[in-house]
Amino acid sequence: MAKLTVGLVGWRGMVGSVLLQRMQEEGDFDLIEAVYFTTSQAGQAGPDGQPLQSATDLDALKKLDVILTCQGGDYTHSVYGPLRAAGWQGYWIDAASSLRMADDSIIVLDPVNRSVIDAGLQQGIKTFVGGNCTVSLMLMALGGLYEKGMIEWMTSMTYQAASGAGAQNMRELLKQMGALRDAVAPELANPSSAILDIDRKVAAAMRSADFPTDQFGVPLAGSLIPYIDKQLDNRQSKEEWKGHVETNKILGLNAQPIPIDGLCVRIGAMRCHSQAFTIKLKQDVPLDEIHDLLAQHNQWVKVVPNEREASIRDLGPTAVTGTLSVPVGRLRKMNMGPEYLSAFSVGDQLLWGAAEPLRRMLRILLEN
Ligand SMILES: NC(=O)C1=CN([C@@H]2O[C@H](COP(=O)(O)OP(=O)(O)OC[C@H]3O[C@@H](n4cnc5c(N)ncnc54)[C@H](OP(=O)(O)O)[C@@H]3O)[C@@H](O)[C@H]2O)C=CC1
Ligand SMILES: N[C@@H](CC(=O)OP(=O)(O)O)C(=O)O
Repeated sequence: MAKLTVGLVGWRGMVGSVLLQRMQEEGDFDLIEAVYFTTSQAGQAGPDGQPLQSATDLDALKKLDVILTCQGGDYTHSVYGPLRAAGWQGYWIDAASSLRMADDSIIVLDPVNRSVIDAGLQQGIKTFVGGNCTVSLMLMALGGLYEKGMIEWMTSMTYQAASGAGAQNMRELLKQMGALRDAVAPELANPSSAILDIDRKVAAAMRSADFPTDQFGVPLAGSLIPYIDKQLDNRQSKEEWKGHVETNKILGLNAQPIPIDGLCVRIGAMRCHSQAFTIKLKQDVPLDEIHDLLAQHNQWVKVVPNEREASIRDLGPTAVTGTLSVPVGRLRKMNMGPEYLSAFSVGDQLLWGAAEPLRRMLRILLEN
């Protein structure tokens, strides 16, 4: 059988690079005819030595069976509509949020919603979009409870890494960290220097006009940013809005949605998002049963015992970064009553949060 021709757009960006790395690790390139596109370097040699094609050349795009894009929402806005209007009927797989809530798209996270994906393929759906990173990582962690219909409502309070804002933001976080260290280098070298002097100098550095804040707009190192993405009319941030709408769409629960809400906060982690959950269960379920349901849901979730040593060692960005593991822990019944469960989870937002669901969707197409 002829291999599917897959156009790769956005492959040299941060999400695209992680995607390519995972495709190489999993041998995906052996199964496809890859064609590399660019919005800025047409004609230059691509990773396969062939000239890069223009990602806005509709005639070139129309020849493809699949377009896999990590280029971003502006690209999707400018190309997707004209391409479909020109009669292209191929599969569009996208990391950007633009098409997530479209009626004729499916948000892909196959360990959680493979049945929704399969039903969509049967119905002729051709547009598959990766979910928001916090949503995908939450569902990878808590899939076992959602699958059994045990959740009445949930809040998610997030601790999101700099990578979610882009590569330049990761660099700026490190520059900010360096600037803080430089501001007190002599005092740090002197063990008897006064901590309140150090603190005063650090605060002054963070508030100074020279502090590097071009990307974030405000200091993140030594601080946090309690707002992610745009402001909506109801004063939710768009990132917070996605938690409810995307989760329910992924699970196919739009007729009877599960209420989900919370606050999304940027912290000074590099590429792992963490989240603290308050989960209202429909009934009192014993903790050991909850452990089993969570652990058995997929091969990447790992239940961490709710003990101090295990939590600080296994349930933080340092342990998880660069891996597909999604640990979930701090599981306990809360003071509000036996139906109220607390949980905490961490995941790499460039892997399960962005690239991996797209790569796996391509694999599903190849299996069909
Ligand atoms: N960052 C994230 O956490 C997530 C991002 N997404 C989506 O993915 C999109 C892309 O995000 P991200 O990968 O962070 O974006 P990047 O800014 O890293 O890359 C986007 C594009 O910028 C161009 N580019 C220009 N200069 C460079 C350079 N020096 N190095 C690499 N690429 C360069 C490339 O396009 P070209 O080769 O055509 O010039 C590249 O594909 C986002 O807009 C979003 O829609 C989705 C989930 C999570
Ligand atoms: N907004 C996310 C990253 C992201 O790209 O999300 P989305 O794919 O929903 O636009 C963050 O800042 O951490």
